[in-house]
Amino acid sequence: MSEMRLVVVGAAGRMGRALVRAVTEASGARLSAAIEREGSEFLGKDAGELAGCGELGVPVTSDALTAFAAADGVLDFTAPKASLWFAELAAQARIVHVIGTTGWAQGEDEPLQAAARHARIVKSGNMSLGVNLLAALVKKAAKALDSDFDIEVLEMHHKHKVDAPSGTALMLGEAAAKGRGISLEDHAVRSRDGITGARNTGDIGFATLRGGSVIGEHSVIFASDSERLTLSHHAEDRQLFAKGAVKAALWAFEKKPGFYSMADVLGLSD
Ligand SMILES: NC(=O)C1=CN([C@@H]2O[C@H](COP(=O)(O)OP(=O)(O)OC[C@H]3O[C@@H](n4cnc5c(N)ncnc54)[C@H](OP(=O)(O)O)[C@@H]3O)[C@@H](O)[C@H]2O)C=CC1
Ligand SMILES: O=C(O)C1=N[C@H](C(=O)O)C[C@H](O)C1
Repeated sequence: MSEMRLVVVGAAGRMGRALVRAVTEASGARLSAAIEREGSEFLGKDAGELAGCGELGVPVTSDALTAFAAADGVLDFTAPKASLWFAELAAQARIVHVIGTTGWAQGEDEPLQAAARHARIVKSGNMSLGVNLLAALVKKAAKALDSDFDIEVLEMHHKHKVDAPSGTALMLGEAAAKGRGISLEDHAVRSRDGITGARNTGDIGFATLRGGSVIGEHSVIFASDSERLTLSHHAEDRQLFAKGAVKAALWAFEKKPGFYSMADVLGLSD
């Protein structure tokens, strides 16, 4: 099979630059285009120079339509509205769309299901092996430990992050809810402030910290009156997520149109 031609959208962002590096380092893939929005100060700049991996001869453009028509896949870590638009274009072009974007409002990502009739979509709040394994362990622990164990999810990220709780925290909360056989939507407590009243049995609480350059820290705490179990993941390098995204794209290249998760890519789905 020929090399997979990949477009990076949001190519000048923190993850966009990491993705450009990951594509250039991967075997079986090459960077075919780099996209930023109309009016971006980065248009015309070389994507490799921006990413710190030397000139690649791929200038940043805003013409996603043309880029997708000449590609096999797109790597997208941008913002929800942008990802919905890119999913429509990926469906038209019948290519792979790897979505790492987080910060989705309830139901906002539903149109992706329609796009997945034509595109091969892989979407995950976290593209690392460690976090996806952690989610499987959290589900198991939530099932094994009864409602005497209160579940709290704690996360910390860098000061530039715009969404909370993180996509990963919500994914871990979802895994815990599945383990308990309850709906996260009905039991999530996403923040606390003031006279909140005592904790309800069965709540799944979230706490968010922001500061400095922290790449991504997540802990799920199971707390009873007599013991406490904590399952944690610490991301040491943003490149981890970018490599996972390229792996997902190469995996989906062989698949039929559909909606997939990183757990599918990693063989962790039940
Ligand atoms: N799933 C995972 O494993 C991971 C997910 N993420 C998620 O990825 C997303 C991006 O994070 P990060 O890189 O730190 O954020 P950045 O703000 O650094 O990058 C986002 C980039 O997307 C661009 N962008 C936004 N809208 C458009 C558009 N319509 N067309 C083209 N480009 C657009 C932004 O441009 P502009 O500045 O002009 O808006 C920016 O360059 C977040 O949702 C984050 O949570 C991050 C790490 C891992
Ligand atoms: O914005 C980030 O940086 C990250 N976002 C993802 C999330 O919201 O969980 C994944 C990772 O933790 C880094």
